[in-house]
Amino acid sequence: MSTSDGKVIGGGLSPYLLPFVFLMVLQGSEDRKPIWNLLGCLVLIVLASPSAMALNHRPKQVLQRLFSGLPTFSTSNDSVITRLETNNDMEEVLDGVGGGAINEKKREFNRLTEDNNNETHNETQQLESSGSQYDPSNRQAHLFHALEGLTRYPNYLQRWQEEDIDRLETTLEERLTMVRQQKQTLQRKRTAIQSLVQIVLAESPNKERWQKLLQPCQTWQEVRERILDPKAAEAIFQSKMFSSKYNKTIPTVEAVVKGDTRVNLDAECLEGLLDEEMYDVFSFRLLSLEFCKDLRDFIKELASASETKEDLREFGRRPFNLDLVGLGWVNDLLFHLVMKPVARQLFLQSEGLMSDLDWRHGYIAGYSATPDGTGKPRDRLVVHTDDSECTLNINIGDVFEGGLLEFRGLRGTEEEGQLMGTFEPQMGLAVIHVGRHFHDVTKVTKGDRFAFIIWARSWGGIRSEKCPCCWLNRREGSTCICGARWN
Ligand SMILES: O=C(O)CCC(=O)C(=O)O
Ligand SMILES: [Fe+2]
Repeated sequence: MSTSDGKVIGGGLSPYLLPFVFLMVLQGSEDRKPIWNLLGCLVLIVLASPSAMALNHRPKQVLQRLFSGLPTFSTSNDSVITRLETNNDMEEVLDGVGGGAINEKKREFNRLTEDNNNETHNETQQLESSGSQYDPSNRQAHLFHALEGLTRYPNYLQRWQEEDIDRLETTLEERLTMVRQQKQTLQRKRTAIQSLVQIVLAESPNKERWQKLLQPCQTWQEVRERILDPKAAEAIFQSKMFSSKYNKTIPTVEAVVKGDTRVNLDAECLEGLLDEEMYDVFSFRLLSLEFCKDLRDFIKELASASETKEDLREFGRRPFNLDLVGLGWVNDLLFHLVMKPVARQLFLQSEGLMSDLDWRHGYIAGYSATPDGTGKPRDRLVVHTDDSECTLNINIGDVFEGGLLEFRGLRGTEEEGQLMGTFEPQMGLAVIHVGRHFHDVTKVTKGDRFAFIIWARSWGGIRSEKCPCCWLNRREGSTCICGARWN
């Protein structure tokens, strides 16, 4: 038995009772003098006191240690009763456990309140005063929890403490401010970049070349001649979908670029095109050398033009978002015509994409042995996974040494982090890999290196099923709430 503050009552009283029981027995024997009886009692009281004190004031840890030597028993009433019946000697001790071991939370609380040690006392105060540790601003899981709850239950917040609702509200407001600020900055940049492109188009000695580059292809003939490597063109246009022998209504370029028509490429045709470089990394010839050079030179010119504009200097030092410079149509063409059908063949099952890729982000990343800030801001890229389900990486030159692509296993697998192979980029050659395949670019030791990258996601598929907190490369330890696999 125990009081609400954890003092053991049953265990403490019985040692005091013992002398009186003894006294009563002695009273019963008539050949003793009452004075001796009394003296005997006093001696027994003195002897029994220390053990009574010890039981009464013994900290609960000691009791706990005592019990740790006993066979464990579950909290079900049956097993407690069995123990009480089979071990009468332990009755008082078991009584002591009743309030603690069976209710672990209470035991912990009692231990803290009993202890006069300052440190523990502070801890107790903290425990009592801090209350809920709901922290949506720092814990993504807490924020997602609320977002999920709000859409699931009509009166979800009814069960919440007021201060937790305030924390949630503040965090959502902070995030909304971030969205608005980034949207505003992006809009400002977009307008500035558009005017930069106009200036380059008006003043550059290469203006006709750039005007042509920005003009979307109208026909498949143009796509074949302007954009594609002959090997890629062969695989695409020999597929039944693009062959008039099998298909009477070949889709227009516009319909494909807009995503109005789903492209299917024949497995036999892709087999002739694709090489498996290493586990889950495939290479294939994709872009014509001419198109690679156009893309690269255009970006280089924009980068150096941006250096003269204060608000655009940062633009020239980061990967170039092709949507912002008027080349979104190239992203769309490669995404719908190549990336989706190839990814469907290669990764649909292994990655559980379930449905097609439906989102893309295309950019040019520049590197140099002598980084200069104009489109070539670095000489290497650290090990990372991409913000994508699937990545298409096409080297677009220049002449360089070093700058190898290393692959280091898929996030969430046993091979994670292990070097699986090295790929040597070549102009016009593409690699396609899943976004969660760890990779890096080794140091460029000579010349400049440019890569045209498209990241693609499946919002309609896997991303509608899985937690998004794992987008982060630098997530805290391995604390993601949905496991290590998702990037
Ligand atoms: O430059 C490359 O080849 C790789 C770039 C890359 O991995 C990235 O931008 O995520
Ligand atoms: Fe990457």
